[in-house]
Amino acid sequence: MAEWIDISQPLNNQLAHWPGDQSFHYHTPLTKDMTGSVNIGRITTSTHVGTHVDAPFHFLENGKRILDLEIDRYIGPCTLIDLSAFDEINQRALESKNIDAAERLLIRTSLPNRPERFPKDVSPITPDGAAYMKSLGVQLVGVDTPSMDPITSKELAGHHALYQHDIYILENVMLDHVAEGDYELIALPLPLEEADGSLVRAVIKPIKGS
Ligand SMILES: N[C@@H](CC(=O)c1ccccc1NC=O)C(=O)O
Ligand SMILES: [Zn+2]
Ligand SMILES: [Zn+2]
Repeated sequence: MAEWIDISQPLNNQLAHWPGDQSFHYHTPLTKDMTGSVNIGRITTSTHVGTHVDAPFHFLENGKRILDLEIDRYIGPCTLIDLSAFDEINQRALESKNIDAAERLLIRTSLPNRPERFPKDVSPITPDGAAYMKSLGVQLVGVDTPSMDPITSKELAGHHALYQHDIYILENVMLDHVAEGDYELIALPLPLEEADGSLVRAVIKPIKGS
């Protein structure tokens, strides 16, 4: 029987974070010695560390928050493709894979899985790439980088184009040891009512026959 494969970045105190942003930090301020019964951990974190989803409020003042988003988008069939030969996720790169249709798309880029390293460059999603995804029926896209746009971008053309085509955003998945093909995906955000993003646990399972 197929096993679920974890494609999440482990959350530890070495995890990379956006320059200037809050890092992920876990510690145990209350120990069993202190309480007499239990250890109690505490986490401090940005919403954009590790494997996470973006809500529209991340880049739009009146955009939806995490708890407003459709939960169904984060569970279901997905297609994993390797676009590591391209430096942009554009229509031409996507067309090279001859996909007929996909509800969810996971994209491996040329960036190696190094959760403790914040990259200088990523392969951005272009507006024509987002439009082409829409024509394939894509409702969620996941990438193995911390952003859909160049790291220094303020316009966030990729994020906005995905939003205009109603495609949900998943970032920092780890895809180095998984093959191209069809999978089932689960990547549920936490029920953060006001948040612009959420850490997720992302797992995939091969679909039989693919
Ligand atoms: N848009 C990025 C995150 C991002 O831009 C960011 C995250 C934390 C701190 C600063 C950020 N961007 C610009 O200053 C993302 O794709 O999630
Ligand atoms: Zn993000
Ligand atoms: Zn983002």
